[in-house]
Amino acid sequence: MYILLITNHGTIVRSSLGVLQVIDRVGVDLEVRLASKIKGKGVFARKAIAEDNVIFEEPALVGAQHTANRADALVCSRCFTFIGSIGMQIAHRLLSMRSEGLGLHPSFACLCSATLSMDLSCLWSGVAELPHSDRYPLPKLVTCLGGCTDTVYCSEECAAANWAAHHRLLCSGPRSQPSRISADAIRRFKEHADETNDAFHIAAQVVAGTLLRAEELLSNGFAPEAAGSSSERNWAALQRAWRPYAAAWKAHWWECVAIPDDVTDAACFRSDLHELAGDSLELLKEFLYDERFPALFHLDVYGSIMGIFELNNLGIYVASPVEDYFELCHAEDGGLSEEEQKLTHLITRPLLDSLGESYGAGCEGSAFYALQSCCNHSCAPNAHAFKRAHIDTDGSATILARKPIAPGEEVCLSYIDEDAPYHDRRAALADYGFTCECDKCVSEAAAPGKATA
Ligand SMILES: C[S@@+](CC[C@H](N)C(=O)[O-])C[C@H]1O[C@@H](n2cnc3c(N)ncnc32)[C@H](O)[C@@H]1O
Repeated sequence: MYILLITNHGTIVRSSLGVLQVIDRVGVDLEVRLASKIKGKGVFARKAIAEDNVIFEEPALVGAQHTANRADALVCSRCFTFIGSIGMQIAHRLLSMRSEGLGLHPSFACLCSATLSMDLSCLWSGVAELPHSDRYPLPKLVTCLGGCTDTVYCSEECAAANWAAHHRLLCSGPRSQPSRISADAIRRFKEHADETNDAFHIAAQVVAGTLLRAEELLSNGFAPEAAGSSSERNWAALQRAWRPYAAAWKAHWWECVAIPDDVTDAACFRSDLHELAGDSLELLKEFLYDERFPALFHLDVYGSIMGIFELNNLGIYVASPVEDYFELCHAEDGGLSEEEQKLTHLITRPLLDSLGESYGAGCEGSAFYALQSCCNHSCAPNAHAFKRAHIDTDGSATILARKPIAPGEEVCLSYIDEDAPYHDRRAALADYGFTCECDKCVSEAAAPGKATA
């Protein structure tokens, strides 16, 4: 097994621990341990799990909604639950369209003049309530403790947890930063991430979170025996704070990104990514650099954090309640009587026309899940990430058994279309940087007729 160690000087070394070793027990049902020398660690069942049962559910350790998706879905910045009300969600989307210069459908303008109260600000604030929207209650919007408008929450608890985990170092709000200079520096970092690669937002959460945990350890008197001087104590605290990510390291981002088909000069492409990560890190250091922990701000470490997302991340998807709402109002078997539907359509049809085809767009983003990222791939997986309708309404990962799993069996997901022919699967997994060693691939490779299928 390889783990990431950051040396005192900020360089990365790989430590090969070639022993079978239980790394972690996850509750009573699962453990994370070495699967094989080639695959590295994996997740194993410790007791039988029946088909369709939940194997585990876990919230994201760090994560962010995609920049382009923010206009579509107003969600909690910590758990990605839709917030506010159906009216607020629709107004948010239409206001974003308006700010992008997209006109609203003419029927919406007619509706506004016919029912004076139905303008976007009334929809947003709840002064105008949409018919039957009370069937889809959403948690009230809670604002950021630092007063920024970049993050919103579904509860005081989520606001406080995000604040404590990393946001208090990344917030540009008036109540959070000691000076305008650092608030402006935060905004510059965020704009750069929005324009280039929104995974930089998540990388910043990892750096800020690690820094805060290291700081907390030091202020609680963390002092390992071997650490005599203050710089040794800082170093030990940083290593401890880095633990959640220590086993996830695979490669630098610029080395592991799959080369797009239209790129002819791979070396130049990789060097551009290296430079881009360097620019992002310089912007981050402007407001976050802490001289007690220089290794945390080394480009190799920043590149390895981005590499974690490239190879381990799971896309966040949360279905939109707005889709359900329009389904109720407009589907033939939506549940409303004919008369109710007629009256409802007077209001909802113009909204639907203005929203356009993607009226029910879900929340999309990227996240890092500590346990899910330990699950290996199999082309005959016994588990899958699955969102149960109306049950899984936030950005947590839910992993279900696709077949009965025996005690001691490894829990494997498929990263690709596992039904594709052997060579297509091989090519798809090359983008993930490995050659599959699952039983199905091993047996198909050994049967030449099949492998050429
Ligand atoms: C999301 S991580 C899974 C955890 C990983 N085994 C570890 O030790 O951190 C994905 C990586 O695990 C390895 N891996 C996963 N499934 C594999 C498979 N079927 N065959 C070979 N290697 C695999 C590859 O190195 C891949 O990049």
